[in-house]
Amino acid sequence: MDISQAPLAGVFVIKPQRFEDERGYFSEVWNRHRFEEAGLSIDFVQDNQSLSRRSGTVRGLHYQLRPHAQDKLVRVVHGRILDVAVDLRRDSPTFGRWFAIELSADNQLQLLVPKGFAHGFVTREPDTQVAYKCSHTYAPASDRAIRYDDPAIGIDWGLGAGEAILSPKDAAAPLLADVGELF
Ligand SMILES: Cc1cn([C@H]2C[C@H](O)[C@@H](COP(=O)(O)OP(=O)(O)O[C@H]3O[C@H](C)C(=O)[C@H](O)[C@H]3O)O2)c(=O)[nH]c1=O
Repeated sequence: MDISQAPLAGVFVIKPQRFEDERGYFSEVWNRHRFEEAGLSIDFVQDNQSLSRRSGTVRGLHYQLRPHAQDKLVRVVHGRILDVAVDLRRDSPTFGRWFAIELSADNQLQLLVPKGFAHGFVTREPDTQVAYKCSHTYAPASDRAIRYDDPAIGIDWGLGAGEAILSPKDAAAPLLADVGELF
């Protein structure tokens, strides 16, 4: 399992080892000891999985307020996404900066999105299933969203105007400048 720092401090890209044979493959998709060897001691307490039937589905940008903030370890079980992390730590030198990477069932890559970051993705294939571990359980009263297409953040989702398939919550999300509670 290879764990490497992304350009945004605190964000990591993980590539598990895949053992192929005539039956198919075996892969450890998470290993606490390997994470601890890389200096990442995270106590994951909840596993999530979502299915997005159409390509161009955007889920995000989401985060939970402290003390319910979540580290997330994201991977794609089927299909392909552009996965995005946005630094929401007001005291961070990279506040408002984003990092995006394509995760797919084929490339096996994973993204570690730490507390203090918003997370979102856009699907690049139909029937894309995303699985991710969270270091805090769901806290609906602390669940927050920011507009995925906020020009002040400027994420390149690879979508034309109006192409994104959004939940009503995400369609109504505020701009970063209008959000009071961050980290
Ligand atoms: C997140 C969550 C949701 N739910 C319920 C609440 C709603 O009734 C339903 C759908 O929730 P939502 O529309 O917020 O799901 P997504 O739009 O996929 O949200 C996720 O998308 C982005 C990519 C994230 O990083 C977050 O983990 C999460 O916010 O599941 C739960 O019961 N537990 C949970 O942990």
